[in-house]
Amino acid sequence: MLRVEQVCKSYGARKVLRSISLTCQRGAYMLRGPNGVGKSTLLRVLAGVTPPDSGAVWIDGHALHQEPIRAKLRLAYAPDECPIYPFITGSELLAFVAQAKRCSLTPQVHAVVERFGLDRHLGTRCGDMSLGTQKKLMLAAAWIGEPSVLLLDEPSNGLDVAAHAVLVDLLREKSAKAVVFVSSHDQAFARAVGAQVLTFDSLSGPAAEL
Ligand SMILES: Nc1ncnc2c1ncn2[C@@H]1O[C@H](COP(=O)(O)OP(=O)(O)OP(=O)(O)O)[C@@H](O)[C@H]1O
Repeated sequence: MLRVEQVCKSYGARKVLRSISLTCQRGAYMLRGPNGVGKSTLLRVLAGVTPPDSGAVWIDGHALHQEPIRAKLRLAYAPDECPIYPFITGSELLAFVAQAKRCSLTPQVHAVVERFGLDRHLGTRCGDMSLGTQKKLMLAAAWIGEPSVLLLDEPSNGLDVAAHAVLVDLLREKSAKAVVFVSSHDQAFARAVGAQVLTFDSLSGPAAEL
C-alpha cells in the first residue's frame, strides 16, 4: 500500500532524509525521533507536498512522480499545523476536499464528523474555530475518499481528552483496512492505537518490510 525507495532530501547542506526505504502493508505505524530529525519532512515527501531530491514513493501501486493525481487520490495528509482558509466554513472545507478528491461525503465521513462532535461547528468559519476544533476538522477530512494511506503529523497534539479517545478508536478501526502512518512523540497514544513504533534512524539504508 505504501512503498518508499531510497528517498533523499536535503535543505541546503543539511541532509535530512538519507536513503529512506520502507514498505508498509495495512496497519498502524508510529514514526518516532527527536525534534528536528526529519519526521515532518518525510511525511511531506510521502504526501507529495515536498518533492524528494531522489528516490520514489508509491501509494497503492501509483508512483507519486509518475502518476501524482492517482497517487494523491489514494492518500490523505493532515499536517500538524492547520493550513485552512479562515474565511470558509467547516462544511465548505469538507465539500472542498471532497471535490478535490472527486468523491462525495459518505455516511462514514459524516459519522467521523459526528464522533468528533463537529456537527455544531460546521457552519462556523474556520478562522473563528479554536485550534483544537480546526485540528479535528482536518483529521475528519482525512476520512474523505476512503484513502488507502493516511499520513498524520502529530495528530493527537492539541486534542482534548474526549477527542483523543475518539481519534484512538478511529485509527484502530482505519488501520484494519489502510496504512495509518503517524508521526508522534506520544508513546501512550501509539500503544492505545496499537501502532508499530518505527524509529526514524531505522528507516535509513536497506528497506524495512513492515
Ligand atoms: N522548508 C525548509 N527549509 C529549510 N530547512 C527546513 C525546512 N523544513 C524543515 N527544515 C529543517 O529540516 C530539519 C527537519 O525538520 P522536520 O520539521 O522535518 O523535523 P521533525 O522531526 O518533524 O521535528 P519536530 O519533532 O520538532 O516536529 C530541521 O533541521 C528543520 O529546521
